[in-house]
Amino acid sequence: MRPITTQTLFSLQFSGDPQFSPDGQSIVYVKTTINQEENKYQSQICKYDRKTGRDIPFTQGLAQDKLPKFSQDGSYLAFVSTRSGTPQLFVMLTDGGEPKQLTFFKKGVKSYSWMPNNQLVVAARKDDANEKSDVRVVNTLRYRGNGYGFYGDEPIHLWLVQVDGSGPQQITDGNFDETDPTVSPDGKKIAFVSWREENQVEVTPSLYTVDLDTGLIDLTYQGKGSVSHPVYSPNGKWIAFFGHEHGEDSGYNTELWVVSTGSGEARSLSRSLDRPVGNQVGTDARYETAEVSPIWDMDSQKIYFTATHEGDVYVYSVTLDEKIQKETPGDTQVVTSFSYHSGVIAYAKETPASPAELYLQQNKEIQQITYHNTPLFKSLTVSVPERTKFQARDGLEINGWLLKPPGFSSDQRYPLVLEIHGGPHSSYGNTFLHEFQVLANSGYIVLYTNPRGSHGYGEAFVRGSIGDWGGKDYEDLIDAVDAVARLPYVDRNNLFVTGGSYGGYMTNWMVAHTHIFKAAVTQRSICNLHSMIGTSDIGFWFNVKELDGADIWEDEEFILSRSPIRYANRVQTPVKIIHSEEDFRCPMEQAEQWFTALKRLGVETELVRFPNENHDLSRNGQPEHRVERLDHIVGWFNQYLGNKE
Ligand SMILES: CSCC[C@H](NC=O)C(=O)N[C@@H](CC(C)C)C(=O)N[C@@H](Cc1ccccc1)C(=O)O
Repeated sequence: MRPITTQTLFSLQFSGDPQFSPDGQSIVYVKTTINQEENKYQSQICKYDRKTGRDIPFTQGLAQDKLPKFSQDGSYLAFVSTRSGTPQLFVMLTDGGEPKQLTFFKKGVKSYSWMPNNQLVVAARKDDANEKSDVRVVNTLRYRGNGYGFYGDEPIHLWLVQVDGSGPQQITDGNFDETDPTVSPDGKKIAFVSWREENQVEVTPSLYTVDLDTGLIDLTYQGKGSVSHPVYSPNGKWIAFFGHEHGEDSGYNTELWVVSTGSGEARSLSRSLDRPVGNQVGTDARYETAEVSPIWDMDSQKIYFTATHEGDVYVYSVTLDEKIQKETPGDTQVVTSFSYHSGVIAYAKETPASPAELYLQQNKEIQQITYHNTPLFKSLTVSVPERTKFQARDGLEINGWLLKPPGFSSDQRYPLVLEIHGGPHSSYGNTFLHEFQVLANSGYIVLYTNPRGSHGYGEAFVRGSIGDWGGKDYEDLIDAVDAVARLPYVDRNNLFVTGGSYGGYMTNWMVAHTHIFKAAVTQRSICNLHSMIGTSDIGFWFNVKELDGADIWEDEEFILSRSPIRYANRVQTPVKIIHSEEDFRCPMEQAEQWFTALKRLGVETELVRFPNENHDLSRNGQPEHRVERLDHIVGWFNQYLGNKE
């Protein structure tokens, strides 16, 4: 058996986005691997035949092939591929053969949907007419996004494309993005998500429908918060979508909604679940190629969706009269994507011991159908986490996990690393975490928890950090460390801490408020909530919402009082700062401020700058950079391990 190391990353494989063929007999899915020599990811579409059990590669997989979708008559398979440079729409016969490129948008295709008559509707940004100079003239508040870069002058619109390659024909226009197209069963209407207003300070999109005969656009559902992933019911009477009614705010449960295409009446079907739809569980061992939309049963009475519950993600179903059922049994699972066909669910599932593999569920029987990681994992010392619960000082129950080194013995004492997740509205859970396995395999116990502010424990819990960053969220984490440090096998003189993004904010806050940690690594972090309002792509709305409305003109003092930079002169813990130079979410200036302050104050610190990387370095950065990042984390902790009191 071999330990899991930073280099293990190169051998991980990620499967997802299963799609049934219209006859239900085969399933196509996307498999992503890492090409170490070329330092890049490669995604390939594979096909699993349910009769023979054969699993074969269906596209080359030299670039990134993703979003496979069968035409409604099953004769074509469309997918998006970067094989010509940018993500463009391709189509091929389902019997095989050469794929044909259908779109040539400079900035590529965002999403698409089949129409009944073998046409497709595509959401794509028009080629920028004003790209004459490399000088950028900015007129809008939302002009850049982390991981995307600068949006340019042209918004995203909808286009019709034919399988024979003719088109594209533009069907919506105006100075706003229009995305997520869904086609009515008769092919006459397309519903889509858009924010058709000038105000860009708070964007609360709505659902619109364009009539393809007249070109007229109707407002179908006036959004009051978030609206996304609309899908027509097979009988055309409803559109299901994900949304909430709380403005632009990630600190609420997004729910499954339906709107009647006749009356316009809209209601949430999943409110009683009190859980957010979709997968809110983070990991560094996932390669996301698709977003999961609601899926209708053929009778138009039931909808399938995923939701996050206390660190697990299950498939659920809900009827139009709001009867909710958990469909995938057991616990310790994170369903990342799924497809449904006549009583059968195909789903991609992560567990604490493996990245995602595909499963089929029929009549309550579950069959694993891919084993891409199995040979590798049989030869590795994988540690399986134990679920734990803590009581915070005010009595609130906090969930967590302990990942112990392979070969753990309760007679020994182990150093402990506290890992803090970002968001704050995301979650840790029952998934495979490469960084944590590397630490456990290096001899550390890893403690990870879901303090208040985390998703998956109800809306009251997720709102527990609003207006209180560095308050009770900090106490929850300290209370968890306190409880674990009392265990006889934990070496309380060797406690370490790390986290990314909001987890990096909290790492900075911790070293400024306690001296219990031997060393810290702060990643993609925030130290100044005041300057971030103007420098992050989302700071102008996100920070204001998270601090419960506090803004720079009236509440400067409060904002700075919740910013670690104010307390930098209390820091004694050695801090390594890891940051990506193209991080538009938590901008590089945040790391620079923190580094400069700590250096001036004589604190042991080091700044590691990753060029050509954004906020998502740990999840989808260049593979070699990801390995280097992990080496820096383990190396920093090892350097301070044991030697100083
Ligand atoms: C675009 S709306 C959601 C913003 C999101 N917050 C979720 O609660 C977010 O980006 N938060 C940052 C911190 C903030 C900018 C100060 C963050 O902590 N991100 C985390 C978690 C995350 C991961 C993937 C997608 C969204 C959030 C991180 O980057 O690890």
